[in-house]
Amino acid sequence: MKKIAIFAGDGIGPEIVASARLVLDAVNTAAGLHLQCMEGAVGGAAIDRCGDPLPPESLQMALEADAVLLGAVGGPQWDALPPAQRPEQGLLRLRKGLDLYANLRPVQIFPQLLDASPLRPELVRDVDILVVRELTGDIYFGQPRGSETGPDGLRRAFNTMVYDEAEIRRIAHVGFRAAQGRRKRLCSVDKANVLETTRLWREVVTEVAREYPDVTLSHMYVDNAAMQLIRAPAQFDVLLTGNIFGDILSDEASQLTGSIGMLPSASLGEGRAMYEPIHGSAPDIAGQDKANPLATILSVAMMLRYSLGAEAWAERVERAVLRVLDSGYRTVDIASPGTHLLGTRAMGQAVVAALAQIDEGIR
Ligand SMILES: NC(=O)c1ccc[n+]([C@@H]2O[C@H](COP(=O)([O-])OP(=O)(O)OC[C@H]3O[C@@H](n4cnc5c(N)ncnc54)[C@H](O)[C@@H]3O)[C@@H](O)[C@H]2O)c1
Ligand SMILES: CC(C)[C@H](C(=O)O)[C@@H](O)C(=O)O
Ligand SMILES: [Mg+2]
Repeated sequence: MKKIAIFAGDGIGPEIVASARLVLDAVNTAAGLHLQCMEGAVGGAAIDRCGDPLPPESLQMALEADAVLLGAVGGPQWDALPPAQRPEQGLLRLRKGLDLYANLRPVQIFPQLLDASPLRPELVRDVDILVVRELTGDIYFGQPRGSETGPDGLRRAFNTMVYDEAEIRRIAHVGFRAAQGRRKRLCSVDKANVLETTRLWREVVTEVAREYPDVTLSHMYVDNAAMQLIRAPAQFDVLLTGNIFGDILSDEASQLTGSIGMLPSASLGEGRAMYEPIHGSAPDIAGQDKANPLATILSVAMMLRYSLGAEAWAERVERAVLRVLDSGYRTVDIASPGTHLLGTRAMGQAVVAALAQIDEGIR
C-alpha cells in the first residue's frame, strides 16, 4: 500500500485537485493500487486554520507519504503578509523539507491545441522541451534576506542569490541523464556574464558534461533564452536552469502549449516526490468551475510514472487526455470556435470516461 499526501491549497487548488482526484481514484480502483490518500493543509488554507503556511503535521504527512499531490497556494487575501510569512513560503518550505531539488516541467505540444497557442503553429508544432529546474536553492532560499530602513531613512530590501557546487552538480546530473533518454541536447541557462552564482553554474555544468560525452551541451544567457523560446522554441531539448530562471521560463514556455493550465510538473528528491501543476491559484477564476485541471491530471500521470511504478497507467492517463482533446472538449482557457466547453469537474469526468474506454479496449 502506498500513501499519497494531498494538499489542495488555495484559489482554484481545491477545484483542480478534486478533478484530478477523480482520475487518481479511477486508476487506483482499476489498477488495484491500494493507495491510501490523506488530505492536509498548506498555504493560505493552513494560515487561516493555524497561522502557519506549513503546519508541522502537514510536513510530517508529506515526509511519510510515497508521493505528494499539490494544487496551488496563495491569493490576494494574504497579500498584506510579508513574503516570509505568505502562503508561498509553505510551498517553499515543503519543497525544502522534502529536499525536492529537481523540478521536471515537460512542455509538450498537443496537436489539437495548436490554434490555442499565441505563436504560429509552424513554430510550435515540433516543440518537445523538458525544463529541468533546480528547486531548493538560488535567490529563493539564500541568506541574508529581509527589509529595513537605513540610517538615511530610505527603505531597503535584499535577497541573496547563492548556489554551491554540490547543488549545481546534482541537478546537472538530472539534466544530463534526462537528455540521454531524449534527443541528447542540453542547453544550460545562466547569466554568467553578470552573476557569480551563474558563472559557477556554467563551470560546474561544463565539468559534469564530461561524464556525458553523448550529450551535446550548449550555454545560453537567460535573456536570450527568453527570446529564443518565442523565436524558435523547437531548437530546445532539455533546458537546465536554476530556480528563479526556471520559474520564469517555464511560465513563458507554457504558452507554446496553449495554456499554463496544460503544464504538469514533478519535483523529485532522493526517494521523495511531489506533483503539481506549474500554475498558481488563479484567484481571478477561483470558485467558478472554469480552471483547466489537465495540468494537475497530467501531474497525476507523472506520479504514476515516477512514484507508483505504474508506467502503463501513466500512459493511459496521457492517452485519455489526448482522447478528450480529440473529442473537442475544452476548458475556457484552451477553447476555440467549434469546441465543446467543459467546466473543471466535467473535464475530470471526461478524462475518467476516456480512461475507461481505453481500459476496455485493452482488455
Ligand atoms: N505552485 C503554486 O502554488 C503557485 C504557482 C504560481 C503562483 N502561485 C500563486 O498564485 C497566486 C496567483 O498568481 P498569478 O496570478 O501570478 O499566477 P497564476 O498562475 O495563478 O495565474 C496566472 C493566469 O493564468 C490563469 N490560469 C492559471 N492556472 C490556470 C488554469 N489551471 N486554468 C485556466 N487558467 C489558469 C489565471 O486565471 C491567470 O489569469 C499568487 O499568490 C501566486 O504567488 C502559486
Ligand atoms: C508560488 C511560488 C513559490 C512558485 C515558485 O516560484 O516556485 C510558483 O511560481 C511555481 O512555479 O511553482
Ligand atoms: Mg511559477
